[in-house]
Amino acid sequence: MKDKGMLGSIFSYAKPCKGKLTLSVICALISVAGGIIPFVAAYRIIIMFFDNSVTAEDIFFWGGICIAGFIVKVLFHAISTTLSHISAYTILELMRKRVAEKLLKAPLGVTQNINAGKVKNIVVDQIENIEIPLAHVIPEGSAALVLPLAVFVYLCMIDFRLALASLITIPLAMIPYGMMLGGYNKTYQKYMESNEHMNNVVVEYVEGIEVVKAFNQSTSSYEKYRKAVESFKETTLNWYKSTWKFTTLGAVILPTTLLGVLPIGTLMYLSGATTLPKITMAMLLSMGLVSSLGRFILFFNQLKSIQYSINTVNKTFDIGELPLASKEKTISQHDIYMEHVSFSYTGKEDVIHDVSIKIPEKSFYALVGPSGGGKSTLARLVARFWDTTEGNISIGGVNIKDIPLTQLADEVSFVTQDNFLFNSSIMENIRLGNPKATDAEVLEAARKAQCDEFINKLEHGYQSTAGEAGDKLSGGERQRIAIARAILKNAPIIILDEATSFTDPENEAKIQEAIAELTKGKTLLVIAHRLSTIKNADKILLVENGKIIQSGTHEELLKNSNLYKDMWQAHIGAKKWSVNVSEEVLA
Ligand SMILES: Nc1ncnc2c1ncn2[C@@H]1O[C@H](COP(=O)(O)OP(=O)(O)OP(=O)(O)O)[C@@H](O)[C@H]1O
Repeated sequence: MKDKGMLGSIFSYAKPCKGKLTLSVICALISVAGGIIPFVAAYRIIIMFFDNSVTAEDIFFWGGICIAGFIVKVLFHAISTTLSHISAYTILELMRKRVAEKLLKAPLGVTQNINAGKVKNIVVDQIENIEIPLAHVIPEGSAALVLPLAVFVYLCMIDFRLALASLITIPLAMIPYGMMLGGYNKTYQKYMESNEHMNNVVVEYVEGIEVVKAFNQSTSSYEKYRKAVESFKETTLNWYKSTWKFTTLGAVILPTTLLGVLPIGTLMYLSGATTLPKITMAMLLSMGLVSSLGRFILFFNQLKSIQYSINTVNKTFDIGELPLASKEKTISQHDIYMEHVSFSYTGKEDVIHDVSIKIPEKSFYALVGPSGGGKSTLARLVARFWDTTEGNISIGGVNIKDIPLTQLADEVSFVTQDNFLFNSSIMENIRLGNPKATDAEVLEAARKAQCDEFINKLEHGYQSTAGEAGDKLSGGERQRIAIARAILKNAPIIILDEATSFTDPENEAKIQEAIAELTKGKTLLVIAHRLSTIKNADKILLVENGKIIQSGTHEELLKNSNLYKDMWQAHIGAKKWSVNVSEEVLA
């Protein structure tokens, strides 16, 4: 996605708040007008003092005008900032919702590859960072631009020559400011990238602290952390060093309006071309003029940070969407048919080559083969984690691209070894399988998935949060919770990415029982790592280098495939070894 300009990026999200933002700017301008009224009143009083015609009534009258102007200024400023804050939070909400929508519509495979630390940094921190500038820049920035203009016009009305004299130092001050802004975009980009890198390294360090400690890597990973922090300091400091001379010079020159007003005003007064009240007012107003100009330069910086954040959000989540069907399809049976399927992750090299398989409804098929052969990829294509590069996949004769994602999710349960548990109660974690399920149905699913016993041992039973229970649950127990979820979901097609690690005999037996319950009467596709679990499959597909090189029952493959025979022998050997070790430990 192409980067948008400063205002374009802001307005791309500001559309729903257009009315409120416009009103906020109008109120800010009324507030500016209110802020000028005390100056007008002061001018009147000064004139009367110089004329020696001032009375108590005049003082009260113009004093009242001063107070009225002040009230208008404060009141409209409050309305303006309230409206701008409402708009800012609405825009933030919109940006966060768009990210969530994007993640939902993107291919699941792509979202799984997105760095969680980076997403958190953008969705929470970067978007939050733009609240303050967004809430203040639009109303106050426009006021900071209009106020000097209004002051200048009023000064012209008093005496245009003095008004022009008050501008003398402004072009001089703009020279250093202009030099400061040279290369601003690049430097700002570098600063934000360095900031982002530091954020990512901090998140990575905290998330990976277990591994860092376990592998005694603290020094080397601290090195990365230290470098990121130091690099951020260097970038910030270098930026400061390259600009401080210009900002200081600009800030020194800008307020020196008196250098123009005072000598020119004095000469004009001596030659009778102006009056003392006018010079006094010109001196007062010219100082007000530069202070708001200075504020406008500050706002420029904040506008840039908004632009950067919005463009980062847009770019990070420019991850492509799956073309989505919206109309539900009638799926009357659940054969899975892969027709000449090829797939590439990168768009260059295919990892799946022209695979055609038919998995009849309610049959049990297994994918086995060497690591990296393409088993998981094939299974995930059925759940539409990605779209195939070539060929089609259909369920019950309907191309999965024509099935809305929500309907496809109801048709296919994908159970992996690392199903995520949310930090809510175990009951709610299982209920995710079917949000409408009653407590009794959840308990029934948990019982079928062999979870009941260990859940009841937790301090708060089914009400224990996954966070509390997380440390107490073994990998096998977590997988059984995932199976309970899938039992509750009751999808007609089950894809099971079988666990490799939970091999203690007791756990394995329980997982097998849970799987047997889950898969009763379903179309089942298992990615098998332990061949004993798929011995009874209707058909075993041997996958190597992205192709199905052989297929058959366990017995057929033992007879016809050397690769399968070797894998089986290795598996039996490993199993014996594991049993022997267990027996030794028990003895
Ligand atoms: N997200 C991804 N992006 C890019 N390449 C990937 C991705 N996932 C897998 N691959 C590559 O695709 C090929 C097939 O991987 P896949 O995970 O499907 O194999 P597998 O047979 O399931 O392996 P394993 O038994 O080790 O899980 C491998 O070369 C792998 O490196």
